[in-house]
Amino acid sequence: MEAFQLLSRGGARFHKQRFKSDVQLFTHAVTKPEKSVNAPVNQDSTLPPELDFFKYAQGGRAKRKAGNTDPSSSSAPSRPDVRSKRRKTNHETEDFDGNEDDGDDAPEGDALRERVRVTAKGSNVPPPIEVFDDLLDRFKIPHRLMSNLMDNHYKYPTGRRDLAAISPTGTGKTLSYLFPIMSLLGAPISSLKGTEGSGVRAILLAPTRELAHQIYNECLKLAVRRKWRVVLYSKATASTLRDKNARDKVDIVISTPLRLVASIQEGNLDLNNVRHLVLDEADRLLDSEFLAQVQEVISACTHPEIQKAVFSATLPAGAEQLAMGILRNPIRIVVGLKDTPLPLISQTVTYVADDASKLPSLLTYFAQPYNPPLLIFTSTQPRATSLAEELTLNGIANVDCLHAGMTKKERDDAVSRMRRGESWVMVSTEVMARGMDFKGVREVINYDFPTSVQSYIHRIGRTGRAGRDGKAVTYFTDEDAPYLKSIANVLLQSGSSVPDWILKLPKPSKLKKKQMGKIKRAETVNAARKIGRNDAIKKR
Ligand SMILES: Nc1ncnc2c1ncn2[C@@H]1O[C@H](COP(=O)(O)OP(=O)(O)OP(=O)(O)O)[C@@H](O)[C@H]1O
Repeated sequence: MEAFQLLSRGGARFHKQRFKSDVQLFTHAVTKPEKSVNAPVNQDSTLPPELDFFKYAQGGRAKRKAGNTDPSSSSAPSRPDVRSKRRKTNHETEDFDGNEDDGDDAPEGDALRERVRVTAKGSNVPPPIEVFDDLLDRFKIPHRLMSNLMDNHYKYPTGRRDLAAISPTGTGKTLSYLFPIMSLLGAPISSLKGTEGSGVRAILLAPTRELAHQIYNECLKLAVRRKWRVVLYSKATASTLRDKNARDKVDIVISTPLRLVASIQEGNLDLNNVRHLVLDEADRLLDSEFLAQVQEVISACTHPEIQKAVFSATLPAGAEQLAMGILRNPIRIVVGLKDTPLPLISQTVTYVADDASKLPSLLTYFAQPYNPPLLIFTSTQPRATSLAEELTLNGIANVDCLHAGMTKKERDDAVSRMRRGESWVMVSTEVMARGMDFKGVREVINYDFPTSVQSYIHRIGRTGRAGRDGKAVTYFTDEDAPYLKSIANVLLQSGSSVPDWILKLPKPSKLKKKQMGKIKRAETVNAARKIGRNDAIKKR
């Protein structure tokens, strides 16, 4: 999973004379490793085919420089290549002779980035790495953290600069910030005896509770074997952390913005020791609904060495401008093409005339063999509930529903059922569109047309994750037709075919695009249904 590796390398090129002491540190790290890691370090440098996200994109539309048209050049590196890279790395570190590094690595780094379709911008962008061995050579990664990574079968790796990372859905952005943060924190605060100040050292922000919970679970996987104190911020944990003694033992807080802001305003949480701040799903967190809260969190993080990073699969120009205002001298990394889904997801659009015709179309679909689990997106909470009821009443098995109007317990239960594989069909709203990682989702159906191009990209990105294939179907009615062209462009960019007549449609104006999410739809998906709701609920 080279994308992770490319997001991983922090720090700038060294001026070896000026930073002699640092150079010695690195030399030491190479010649005398801290401790050997229990778990096997990745010996097999070949990228597994299922994690080669762009394997289907070899003939795609990504811009490629002349002279690199051989499709095989986008395949995984062969072992001899990696060996020579490793030798070079060792040679470089052995060669700390006081000469200024003239950037020998740059052409090789450029070639690697080009091969895996990553673009990086910013001053002194460090060269990418290919294998975990390189990571061990360059940084003192705590051996327990490395073992935890291996235990979770993360074979391929994912430093310190502000970062804007844009990488398609399902490519492992979570690990690409968790791992470096935990590595840089080094050890739980409880074992650092005051050397790292007191108070929370990392804040990870996500737009939904479900996503915050998922990030928390990922973080716990890396936290085993050490007494890391990772807190999923909630009413209950906020109350516990009113006590400063309890607060000072916390390493990492994962939260939605509002919950955190409430505690900051009450004076029950100080963030002046925060060294790492991540905005996951940054464009969502920087939109008008969250912006003021996020800004309040950022201004509470007053540590001079704070490292900030924004991550998302989409970063429209407005959000990117806001992000760049927040970040200091950032590196900007784009994996693949910005705002473009992975070619692993095969996308189609289906004409359904009007709203009333959608349900019969969906039931026809369910009359054929289908591949559960699948996710269906509707535009509103009542429509999600109503569609789940209709499907149940029509005999579809294991239908579930999740939206923000449900209680916390109901939502948690629905996510758990989905994770356990008990839900075959999950009907949901935008709340599930971003970040949620249910590995096995084979298909996404946009029952209601997405509210924006970004919403489309995130919704369909619930399938085709971690290198798996996926399928996305989008229903459109006459009312949705003016917005079809925007979605068609995304299909085209990511290699799905689009009928000619759609391509000939006029481009919607900016004003029209804004209206995309505002189409009024009936509260229920079957106006004829007056009875039977309770039966449906009972059946579920
Ligand atoms: N190095 C790795 N090797 C194998 N699997 C990985 C690796 N890193 C992450 N994954 C898996 O890939 C899946 C997707 O990861 P993640 O949820 O972080 O994607 P994402 O890029 O944040 O997607 P989204 O944009 O939808 O939030 C997860 O199931 C995760 O466990």
